Amino acid sequence: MKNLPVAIPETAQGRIITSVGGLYTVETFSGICTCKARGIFRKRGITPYVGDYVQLSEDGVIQEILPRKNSILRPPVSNLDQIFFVVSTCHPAPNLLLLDSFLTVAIYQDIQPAVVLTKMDLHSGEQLEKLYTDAGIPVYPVEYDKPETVAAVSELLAGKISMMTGNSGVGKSTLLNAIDPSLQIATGEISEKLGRGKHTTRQVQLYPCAGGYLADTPGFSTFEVEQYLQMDKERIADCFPEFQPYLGQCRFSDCAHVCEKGCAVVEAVQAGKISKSRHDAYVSLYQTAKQRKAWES
Ligand SMILES: Nc1nc2c(ncn2[C@@H]2O[C@H](COP(=O)(O)OP(=O)(O)OP(=O)(O)O)[C@@H](O)[C@H]2O)c(=O)[nH]1
Ligand SMILES: [Zn+2]
Repeated sequence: MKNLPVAIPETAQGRIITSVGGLYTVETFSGICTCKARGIFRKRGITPYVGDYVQLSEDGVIQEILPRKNSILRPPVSNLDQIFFVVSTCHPAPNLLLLDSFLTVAIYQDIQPAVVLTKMDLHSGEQLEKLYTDAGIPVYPVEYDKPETVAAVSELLAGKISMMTGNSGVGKSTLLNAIDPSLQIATGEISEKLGRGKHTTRQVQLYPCAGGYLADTPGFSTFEVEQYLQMDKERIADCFPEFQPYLGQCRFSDCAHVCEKGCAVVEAVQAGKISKSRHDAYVSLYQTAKQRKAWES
């Protein structure tokens, strides 16, 4: 990336778009500049994230990190608007429990999730599409012989910071190349191309794509663990959009919606109004959060 020698006004604010080895590329209204963070940040254990809005001093030092809308740990990115979970109908087969966990983490973090279905030509995606549409999660089936299905995803990127994640081989590179051919990501090699090769000092970056920015793209496994282990068990049900009509309708006001008598959510599962696999995922996340709390205290 080219660094323009720009004079930064004293009150300049900008957004970090690249981070490597303690150096940050910040996009401001007057251009792009390379910045360091104040020494005090390190002492206080504060790490600026890619995606952060920051206040710069005249000599291009990051003085302050403006409040974050959200942040994820791996990759360290903040202020994400949306996450696309790319799921292939087959090869590899979807892991719904994992997908549900990630969807929940995203909503918990106030990041709009969407499911992108690939390999629709090899296996029907109808059931998956219905499952998640019914759950209140936007679903975008991509079929390469129907360019409008690629355009539907591409249009969502404009003006937003997005992340695209999914297991190895689901077709992330293929989709990104279809959205923006100039990316020229070799299929099967997205990891290297997007800066997560074998280097020890990892570069995290926002890539311009379709009028927005795309954050570094990890596989599912890196988006995992620490995120959902931190969830407060009482707030998990709020992250299942399809539970919302039933919350507050249970017999007991402290209902955990796991297996209690008079639970409106469990009744909706039994009546086929909420999918069993989604509720199973909820129970699993709830139990994990509960065990963590018991272990901590
Ligand atoms: N039939 C079919 N094959 C697809 C589709 N999308 C991707 N593929 C193929 O699936 C393989 C993996 O696709 P990639 O785009 O490299 O997958 P990826 O998610 O980027 O994989 P990683 O880089 O390992 O994370 C490639 O051989 C693609 O050609 C699709 O919609 N239909
Ligand atoms: Zn309940």
